[in-house]
Amino acid sequence: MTDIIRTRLLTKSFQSTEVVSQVNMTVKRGEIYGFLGPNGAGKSTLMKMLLGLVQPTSGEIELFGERIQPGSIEFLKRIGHLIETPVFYDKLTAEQNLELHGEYMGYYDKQAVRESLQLVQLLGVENKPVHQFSLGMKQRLAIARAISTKPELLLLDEPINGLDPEGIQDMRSLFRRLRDEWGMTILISSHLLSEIELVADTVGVIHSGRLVREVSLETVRQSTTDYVEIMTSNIKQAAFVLEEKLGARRFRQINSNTLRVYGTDLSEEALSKGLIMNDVPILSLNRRHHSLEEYFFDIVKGGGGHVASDQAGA
Ligand SMILES: Nc1ncnc2c1ncn2[C@@H]1O[C@H](COP(=O)(O)OP(=O)(O)OP(=O)(O)O)[C@@H](O)[C@H]1O
Repeated sequence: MTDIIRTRLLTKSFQSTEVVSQVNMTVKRGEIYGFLGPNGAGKSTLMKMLLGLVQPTSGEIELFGERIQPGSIEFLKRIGHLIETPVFYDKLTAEQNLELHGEYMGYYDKQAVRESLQLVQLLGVENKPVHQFSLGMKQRLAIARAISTKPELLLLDEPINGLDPEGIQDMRSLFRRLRDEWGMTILISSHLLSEIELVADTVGVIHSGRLVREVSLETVRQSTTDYVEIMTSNIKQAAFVLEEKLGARRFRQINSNTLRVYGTDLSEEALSKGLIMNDVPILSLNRRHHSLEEYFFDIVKGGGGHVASDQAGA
């Protein structure tokens, strides 16, 4: 598979503070890449560098297999984007806004405009002036504008902001359709894992300007295994019994009274029976799943960072 985006040691400093540090990012053709990181991690700055809106301090950017030189703009025609709050001509209709954008981009196709409006479910209100649109409708219109020139690459900075739960679901299926039916490559940034995990093929985690992990979600799913968590007032005895009597080879002490046992074939019943019979007092014993959230949290924990989890599950 060809790489659509490759950065090499990409770095940006503002007033001698590095906000993007030596990033080597690879986005493959036809994938949805989730760019995950807390507020201020450097996501927008990196995306702006890809678009030539911010000049890198050092490092290289390759788009569509070609190295981007300062001042080159030809590649912009192949990219649709939604970065920062979208701005429209408020007195013009939704359709007119998209048509103007097409003319500006040198891609005028009325059919593509209508198709884009339909994909974001704004067909029906296309003749309304944009000042009558709600925040969520403007967000949809911004996405329609970004795809109306049928770009090969779509850059979306926190695209789900301002949408209600139904709107979020619609956008997820839209992103999948754009990938599967239009062959688009999509880079979506978010500070919420829950927004990314349902659509992304690959996740890049950025923390304090550094890309700390780039991994396919399939690989993560395979490595996030079940475990049994045991709370006991005699952890030493529990560890001894697990290893010597019950044959558990992989376990980890979490704190002074909690152990996690990984990759065991023993059922909860068999474990608790074996421990009790060997004089281990059990406070609780439960099978748990090592979630994606824990996996990503563990990655950034070392740097003291935090990838937010969306408790509401939007
Ligand atoms: N033009 C600028 N001048 C100075 N500092 C800047 C500038 N643009 C961004 N920064 C700083 O760079 C850091 C990274 O900001 P950036 O907007 O890229 O982060 P982000 O991951 O997109 O976060 P958010 O989701 O909050 O936008 C922040 O500390 C920000 O204050």
